[in-house]
Amino acid sequence: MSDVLELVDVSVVRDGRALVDDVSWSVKEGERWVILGPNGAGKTTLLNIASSYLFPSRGDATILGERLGRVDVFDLRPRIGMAGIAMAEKLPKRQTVLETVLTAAYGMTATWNEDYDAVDEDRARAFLDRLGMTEYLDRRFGTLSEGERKRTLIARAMMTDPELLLLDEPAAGLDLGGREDLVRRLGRLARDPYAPSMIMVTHHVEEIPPGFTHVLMIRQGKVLAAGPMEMELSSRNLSLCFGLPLVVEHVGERYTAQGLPLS
Ligand SMILES: Nc1ncnc2c1ncn2[C@@H]1O[C@H](COP(=O)(O)OP(=O)(O)OP(=O)(O)O)[C@@H](O)[C@H]1O
Repeated sequence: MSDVLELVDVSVVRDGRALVDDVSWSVKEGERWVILGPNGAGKTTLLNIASSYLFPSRGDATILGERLGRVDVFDLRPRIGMAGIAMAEKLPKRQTVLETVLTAAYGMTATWNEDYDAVDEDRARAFLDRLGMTEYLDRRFGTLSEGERKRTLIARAMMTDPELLLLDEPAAGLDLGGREDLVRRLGRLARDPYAPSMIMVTHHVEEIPPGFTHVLMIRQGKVLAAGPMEMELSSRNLSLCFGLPLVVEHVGERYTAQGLPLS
């Protein structure tokens, strides 16, 4: 299996502080990783490196076989799908849901007065359908609820047929039903052998979709644990990661965590 992402001794330093500190991590083809860690741990910074939008201050980052600094990122970026708040902010609010997804195929955020290929439109409709958005095709992106917006962004990220899919807190801000709906859909995607390799950032073990295979835990920019989910997602590691005693339970295909009561 080839490496989709390989970080070797990577640090990101800003104002003399290491936001990501000497991180070595590799993601192989077909793996589905979750990045877990408290606020400010460096999760989004890692994802920004993986999406080729941020270059390390030190160390080497290789994405889809291409070393950052030696590759034209404009060739690399279409091979990576990114769904997160940063992307949502770039998209025009007046654009319809279908246009929002369709423009991804043309490397654009805004619509253009051109006829889109019927093939692309069919693909956009199919991705939106898989994410339960068929009824919203003509709705303006700016009028969507948080959950609907997140599902649209995932469909958009899939549109370029990426080899690597990055999801930044896809379930943040969703109500229980919205979260469970999204987790089930991501679980189905994670189990699809034709789906891209995936990396998802989250704060909550309850948001880990079934089918995700590996976990990276990060605290204060440093890797605390990285490896297969069933080995590394332990009460001990999670307690160290979040800085208080936590108990993790594996229930069916999902995880839950809770703090021990104060004595
Ligand atoms: N450009 C920057 N200059 C200085 N500090 C920064 C910069 N970008 C991020 N940081 C800091 O780096 C740290 C890591 O940020 P990052 O967004 O990667 O954390 P995170 O784990 O994604 O956090 P959260 O869970 O709150 O989203 C934070 O303390 C943040 O304030």
